[in-house]
Amino acid sequence: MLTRRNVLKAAAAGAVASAVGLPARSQTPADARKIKFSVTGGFGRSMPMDEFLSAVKSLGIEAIDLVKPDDWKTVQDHGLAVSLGSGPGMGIKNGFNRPEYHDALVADYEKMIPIAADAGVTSLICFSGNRNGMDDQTGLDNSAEGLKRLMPLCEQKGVTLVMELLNSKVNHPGYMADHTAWGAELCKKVGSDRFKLLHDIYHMQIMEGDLIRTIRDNIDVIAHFHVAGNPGRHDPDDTQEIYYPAVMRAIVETGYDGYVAFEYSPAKKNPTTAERLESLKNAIAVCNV
Ligand SMILES: O=C(O)C(=O)CO
Repeated sequence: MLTRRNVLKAAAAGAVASAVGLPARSQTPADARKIKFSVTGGFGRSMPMDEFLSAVKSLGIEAIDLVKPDDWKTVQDHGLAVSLGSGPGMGIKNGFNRPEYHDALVADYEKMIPIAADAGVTSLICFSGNRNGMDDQTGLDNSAEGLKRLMPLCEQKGVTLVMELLNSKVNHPGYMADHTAWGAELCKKVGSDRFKLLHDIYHMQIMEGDLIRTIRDNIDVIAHFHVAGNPGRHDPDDTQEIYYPAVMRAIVETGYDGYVAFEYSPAKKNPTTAERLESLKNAIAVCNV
């Protein structure tokens, strides 16, 4: 429908696209790609939300990642999906590995899962929590026990809880889900397709490397990917050590049909909006295999 809001949105998209030297529609239409790309909401923090959403859509981004419930509708009104909802839980450090948090976590997710389902948001992020002296087997058993309480509701509502694998070496000291094998074992123990892993390629490069083999071996329990360059967590370009085209090809070859979300900050200091979008355009070009 031709409303003032739509006209403004289209104009904003065109203005930003031409600012970064693109036609108003992406040069590679999203539906011609083998990968569905998403970008974290935080990537656009320097620009008004409407402008950000229109601009990334014009680059062929199909979804926004790590979006809180208050913003789900705005994202969807721009014709973008919410690839991963955030909000419930007690943060990265306090997660399912602690039985004393289970009642609060279960109550929080039980409230959010039906809201997500009604909104068409089918994945919600969750975390293991930190070790704080706990051994990995105890954390695994505890996490499985807590997560299993949520699986009947997740299965009924068609919502997947996705636990993020994070590095405990640089960014999140003490975090328990810091290796793919631990997460895969947890998926086995929980025993539901509604509990899977977020394989953050940047974090797992820091912890274990061997990215392609690990992804191939564990693709059945991976529901989501995050992309950033290492070291520095900047653009996934040729200034950093991960050869993203090969990693992306390996992901495509597995038949993976979920989202690959960019979660990085541009290397350029204080980038303008146009530079930010240029960085994202380049990141898509690197990963669009
Ligand atoms: O906080 C981080 O480091 C994350 O990757 C969250 O997605």
